[in-house]
Amino acid sequence: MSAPTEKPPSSCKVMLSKNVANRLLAEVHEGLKTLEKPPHLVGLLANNDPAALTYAQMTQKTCEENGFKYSMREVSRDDIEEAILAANADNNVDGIIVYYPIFNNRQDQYLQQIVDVTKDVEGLSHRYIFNMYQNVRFLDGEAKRQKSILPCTPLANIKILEYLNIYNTILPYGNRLFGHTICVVNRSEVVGRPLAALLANDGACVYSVDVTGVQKFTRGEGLQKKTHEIHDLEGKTIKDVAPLCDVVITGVPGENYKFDTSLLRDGAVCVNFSSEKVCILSMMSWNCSLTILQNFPWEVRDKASLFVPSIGKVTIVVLLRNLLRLIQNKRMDDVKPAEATERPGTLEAAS
Ligand SMILES: NC(=O)C1=CN([C@@H]2O[C@H](COP(=O)(O)OP(=O)(O)OC[C@H]3O[C@@H](n4cnc5c(N)ncnc54)[C@H](O)[C@@H]3O)[C@@H](O)[C@H]2O)C=CC1
Ligand SMILES: Nc1nc(=O)c2c([nH]1)NC[C@@H]1CN(c3ccc(C(=O)N[C@@H](CCC(=O)O)C(=O)O)cc3)C=[N+]21
Repeated sequence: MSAPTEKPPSSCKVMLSKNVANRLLAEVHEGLKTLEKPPHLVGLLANNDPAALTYAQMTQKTCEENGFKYSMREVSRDDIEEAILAANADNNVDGIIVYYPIFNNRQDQYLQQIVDVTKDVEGLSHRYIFNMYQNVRFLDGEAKRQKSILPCTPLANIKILEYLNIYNTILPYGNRLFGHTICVVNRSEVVGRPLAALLANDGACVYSVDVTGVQKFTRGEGLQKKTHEIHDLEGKTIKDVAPLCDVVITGVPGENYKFDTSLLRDGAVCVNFSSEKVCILSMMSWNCSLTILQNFPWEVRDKASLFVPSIGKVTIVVLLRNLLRLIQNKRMDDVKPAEATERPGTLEAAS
């Protein structure tokens, strides 16, 4: 009589984002020590999106637990423009986050551009977006003291890959993903496209997949280009590119999408940033239990080496880190004129 065949234990390590969040928080606490007063973040909520409210409440909680001041201002769509201008002008406000979508059309882009660039914690201002796509990392040129601001969710994905040692620290800064092939399933303007660009700028070969098709983002053979180039891969689908990738990152909204794990390379690293809360009714009691679903089915554990099921906690800490960076950048701007007057001649040279 043969013993019942038992499935061998999974070799996949599931990594929860709180580990990465805690490491980044330690860095944030160091930065806080150098400030005289708690940084003040204002969250402007002008939609009825439950996801935005949850995100705002989670941000508020993280702020309050970590020595930041957070004010949620709920306004109507008609008043959002004035609310942004008021926060821009208020010296007691260090950072502003506006929750989108509000109008879900070009008016949202207009609103993104009127947030004061020195208070833009999400990096949505034209100058920051330009720097990101052009692979310009600093605001002050060769001085390299003032880092440009990167969008929070794309940067959170990068911080996860750094934590997982996908970034090779033996290589120089800026080339540390050289040799990796990464699939990003989502090409929205707020997350997927900036993420593909950032990963390619760091040296990866990136396949960006969305409902319309596949694009390849790279700095060319041997990383010869300074910034990434994009090529449309006509006729290709996720089935052609996913098996080539050692990292797969997904962010498809909705509860119905599931990544086909038969496409995964054995031992790939999988990260999901889509977050969908679903109410599941229990047939017996009609009680509602909340379940958080994501893009990978349970079987991902049979093939992946590492799996990160959600990244929300990291996104919020990255937001706080961006806020500190804005304050540091402003401080350096404020001391510049004084330094210049101490050394006669530099003022003319600089202007
Ligand atoms: N955890 C976090 O920090 C954050 C999470 N999110 C979550 O990420 C998800 C995506 O958000 P957005 O990018 O703003 O959404 P979006 O709706 O703007 O973009 C969705 C993207 O997925 C692509 N897509 C949809 N179905 C697909 C399919 N079957 N195959 C391949 N691609 C497909 C679309 O073409 C599009 O590029 C949402 O679930 C959102 O809640 C968003 C922001 C922050
Ligand atoms: N200007 C702007 N920037 C945003 O980044 C933005 C926005 N507007 N509008 C709303 C969406 C939604 N969003 C989420 C972020 C984190 C989680 C999140 O933390 N989710 C948890 C799971 C859910 C939970 O535990 O409650 C996780 O990933 O661990 C969810 C949703 C950001 N958004």
